[in-house]
Amino acid sequence: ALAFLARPRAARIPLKGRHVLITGGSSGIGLAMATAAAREGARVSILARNAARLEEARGAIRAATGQDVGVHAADVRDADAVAGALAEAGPVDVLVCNHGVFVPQELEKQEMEEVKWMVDINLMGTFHLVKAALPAMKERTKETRLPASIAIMSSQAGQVGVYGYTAYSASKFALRGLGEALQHEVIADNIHVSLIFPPDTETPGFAEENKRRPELTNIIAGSSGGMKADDVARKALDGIKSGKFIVPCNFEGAMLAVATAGLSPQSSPLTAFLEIIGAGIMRFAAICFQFNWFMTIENWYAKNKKHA
Ligand SMILES: NC(=O)C1=CN([C@@H]2O[C@H](COP(=O)(O)OP(=O)(O)OC[C@H]3O[C@@H](n4cnc5c(N)ncnc54)[C@H](OP(=O)(O)O)[C@@H]3O)[C@@H](O)[C@H]2O)C=CC1
Ligand SMILES: CCCCCCCCCCCCCCCC(=O)[C@@H](N)CO
Repeated sequence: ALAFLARPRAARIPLKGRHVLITGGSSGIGLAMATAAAREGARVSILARNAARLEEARGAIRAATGQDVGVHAADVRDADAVAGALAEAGPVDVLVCNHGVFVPQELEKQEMEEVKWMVDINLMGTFHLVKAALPAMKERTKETRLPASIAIMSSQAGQVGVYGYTAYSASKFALRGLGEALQHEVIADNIHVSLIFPPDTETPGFAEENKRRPELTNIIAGSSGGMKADDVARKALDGIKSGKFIVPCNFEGAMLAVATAGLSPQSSPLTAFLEIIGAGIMRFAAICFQFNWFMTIENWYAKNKKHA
């Protein structure tokens, strides 16, 4: 029955010879995805703000793969700049909205300016990209008759709220709403949406984040095992190629995907089956995890009051 019901229908989205545009492609997960996609024979374009870092990334990708990538300097907060960069890059087959910023802090202490900055880049930036890329993408799927993809980089903090991440989690949860609604709107054009949910990943951005991370954020995020950027990139690209809507990256991520399946699209009958069977068990696991987190928070506050 699930083989009949699962929607949208499973798709194979090839990368070889196709145009893959990756935002935040000059660093961390984006750079790892750009390198892996170039190695698979895709025509790769990367977009970020800093032109010098883009050139550096282009050199690193050329050294690793022998392939040249297109570079586009733009701030995703600037809709006109994004539209200009996409016009320059040409029609896209696989759009990877991976750019992102993250500064963890308790909301009470965090400046509203910093909250808005995260929402503007992580959420509004993705709107600008999709709006700019979609018309040419649709034309292109008509021409090539091949399925296309819009991939969005969320985070496990976009599946569960985490201490210190009010702004960041909000921006990443929001991408799921965008993605679910967008999938309805673009399926008629054979475009598949993928949401990627990595755990803590070793990247330059993560090294910066760690300088300011509250201890409780560290402890709770540590419930999910850390990963290397190359391994996240591999999971992300495999998920995109098989047209998966939800793309978990590690074992805890697979559990989170079942626990938070909700009403998301599911093209795999097997995964749908696991979600149905796992729902009750994973809800129980989730309650155990929350018990643990709340105990940790309680103890931490008790201890720190004593020292105050
Ligand atoms: N590392 C981690 O632990 C995890 C990361 N993620 C997500 O993965 C994505 C990549 O993270 P990671 O590789 O660690 O990040 P990095 O900080 O290493 O790289 C971020 C990239 O995004 C670009 N970028 C940032 N702001 C803008 C902007 N306004 N306009 C255009 N480009 C921008 C940066 O270039 P420039 O500054 O030059 O613009 C850079 O290329 C993010 O969305 C992040 O939220 C999810 C889970 C865990
Ligand atoms: C039901 C079963 C539950 C399974 C375990 C749940 C574990 C949840 C851990 C949440 C980790 C959040 C990391 C965010 C990383 C990130 O995005 C930042 N590094 C910024 O980039």
